Amino acid sequence: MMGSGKTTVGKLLAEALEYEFLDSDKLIEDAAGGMTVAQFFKEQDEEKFRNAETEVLVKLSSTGRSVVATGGGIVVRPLNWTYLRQGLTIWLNVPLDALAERVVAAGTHTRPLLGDSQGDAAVVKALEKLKAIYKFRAPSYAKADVAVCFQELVVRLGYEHVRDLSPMVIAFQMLEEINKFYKMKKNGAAAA
Ligand SMILES: Nc1ncnc2c1ncn2[C@@H]1O[C@H](COP(=O)(O)OP(=O)(O)O)[C@@H](O)[C@H]1O
Ligand SMILES: O=C(O)C1=C[C@@H](OP(=O)(O)O)[C@@H](O)[C@H](O)C1
Ligand SMILES: [Mg+2]
Repeated sequence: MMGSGKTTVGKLLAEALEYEFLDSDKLIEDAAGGMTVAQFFKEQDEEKFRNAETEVLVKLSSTGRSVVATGGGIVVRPLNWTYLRQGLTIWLNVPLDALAERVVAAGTHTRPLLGDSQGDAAVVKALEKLKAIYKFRAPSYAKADVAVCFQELVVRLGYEHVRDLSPMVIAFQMLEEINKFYKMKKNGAAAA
């Protein structure tokens, strides 16, 4: 989902892996002459944005040794999964109330699907929109190879709240999950 930390944590993960960091939103903005995602939605429309997103994803899917932060909506188009499957897909499963706080703090104008919620009720408004979006997308996010569930991490690591899970802690957990995934894959292949 938007605000889950893909761009922020992706950079840290790339550093840890000594991989390149690529962000599909940034590549779309560059290809559109520096137009922001919000301007893109306004001046063109979501369908054209999704087409641009697939075009960028096709190119990204053939890069090696890279961490790619995608936009939160990339999971919706079945065609995109053809390209997502070229790599290891990781879902950052963040509780929606934490997402709402983050996107409002970042300014919901940066995420056109949320509209420009401001003022006291901004978090409530953003949460309502995020709930509706998530309800439709949850089955797609569940297709990821690996899920990092923040709620489960809070309990397992003994934190008080999801907001205690810093980007660095999440990057470390992603590394752990990636190692677990490939170990299981290797053992599975050996057993076969
Ligand atoms: N683990 C985290 N803890 C607290 N804030 C975070 C965390 N990860 C990201 N953020 C903040 O949440 C907002 C959205 O992060 P971003 O990386 O842009 O998410 P995405 O690319 O998934 O939309 C940013 O303001 C970022 O600083
Ligand atoms: O969830 C979505 O549909 C979107 C997420 C955004 O990226 P982030 O997930 O990096 O915010 C960006 O691609 C666009 O606003 C659409
Ligand atoms: Mg992002």
